[in-house]
Amino acid sequence: MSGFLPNFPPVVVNDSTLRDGEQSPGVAFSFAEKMAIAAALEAAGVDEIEAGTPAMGMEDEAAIRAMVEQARTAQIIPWCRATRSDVDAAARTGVERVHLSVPVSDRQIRAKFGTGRADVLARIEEVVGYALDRGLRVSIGGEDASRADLDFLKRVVVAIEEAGGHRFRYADTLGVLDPFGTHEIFRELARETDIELEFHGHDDLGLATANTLAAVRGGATHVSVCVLGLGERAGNAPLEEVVTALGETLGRTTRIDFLQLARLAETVALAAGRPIPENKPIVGSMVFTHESGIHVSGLLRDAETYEALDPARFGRERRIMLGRHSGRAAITSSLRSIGLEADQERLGRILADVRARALDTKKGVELADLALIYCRTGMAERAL
Ligand SMILES: CC(=O)SCCNC(=O)CCNC(=O)[C@H](O)C(C)(C)COP(=O)(O)OP(=O)(O)OC[C@H]1O[C@@H](n2cnc3c(N)ncnc32)[C@H](O)[C@@H]1OP(=O)(O)O
Ligand SMILES: O=C(O)CCC(=O)C(=O)O
Repeated sequence: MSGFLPNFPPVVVNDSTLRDGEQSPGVAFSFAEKMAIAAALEAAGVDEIEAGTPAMGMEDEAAIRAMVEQARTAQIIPWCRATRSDVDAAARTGVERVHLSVPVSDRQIRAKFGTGRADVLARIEEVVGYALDRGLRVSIGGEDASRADLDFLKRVVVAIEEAGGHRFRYADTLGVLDPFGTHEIFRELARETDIELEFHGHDDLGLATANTLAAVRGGATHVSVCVLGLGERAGNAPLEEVVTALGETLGRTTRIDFLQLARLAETVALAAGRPIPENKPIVGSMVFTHESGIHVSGLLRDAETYEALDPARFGRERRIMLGRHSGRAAITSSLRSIGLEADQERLGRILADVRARALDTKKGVELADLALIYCRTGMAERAL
């Protein structure tokens, strides 16, 4: 599915950290945290901030209103059910745009509304009209679209367009799609309509990022993401992965400032009470750190031997960690970084000690420890 798509406009990033992200079990943002996250999202160049659910009450309305006042470049968009009362709550916040969600799979339509497909089409016409009359631009989300009948979805996008809505968000609510299917679905939907198409992917099968890329390759113009992949259950497609992979695999741009991603991730992790996993792509503390001897030996000659992403692009630095998989090149380079040299025979003993220490502590060996090991091997040499 990969292949560059040159000369396309930037993909529009809609971040849902403050809505689906906060729906992660146990996550709750205070007013101040919401404002800090919104500011960090805007500083990172996020185009659209899905700011919350006004129907949750006055506090949520107040936070969304404050974000509308704070925002300079990002669009603040509240998430609503397809009801007049939710549209009214959204309108009270002073937003210019609103996102209205309707279930589109037969299972969800039946369970939530006790009705069928015709009712969904009628609701779209009615509620889009109601929101337009209040001066709002309207996007429609198809909840559980990935378990809906594709022919019915085509009727949904036509109904949105005819009602005056400007976007359809396809939600893989349960995270059941694969990239091949996603690509085909978006090609079909894009043939059907001229309105904007957005993809909202969940990560239950670990495919949310891949599916988001496939949707863009198939014709999606907008991506719905959450910082660090926060979101219901296994979460959503992570913003930092999606925006980086869009460029790396499809040659597509966004307006995201990569240098801001680390700060954004830290702000969200702190507020969510969920530490950033060390190996989290792009923002994890260890993702630009190398230990294995063969890798380090290659990297020291040419960084691109084992580095697909230049850490400097993200304001990060490459790090060589000494450990159980180190080789002589890594030891030599680390010794030199602290002004020390060793001949081959001594290097062999230092390497053995480094490996033993890593196994003992189950950690990388720091330069201070390397200096001690160096001294010890020197004393052993003199004693011989
Ligand atoms: C896949 C997703 O992420 S969907 C978004 C999920 N987000 C949330 O749930 C936000 C947090 N939720 C809340 O605070 C509350 O659920 C509220 C304020 C939205 C509603 O609370 P309550 O009025 O107590 O309703 P409750 O939560 O029990 O049930 C949800 C109601 O919304 C209805 N509903 C669900 N989706 C939709 C929709 N897209 N359009 C219209 N109605 C809907 C349900 O059928 C149910 O209706 P009922 O009360 O007539 O049975
Ligand atoms: O309809 C939408 O906006 C999507 C809602 C959602 O979060 C989901 O279905 O996973």
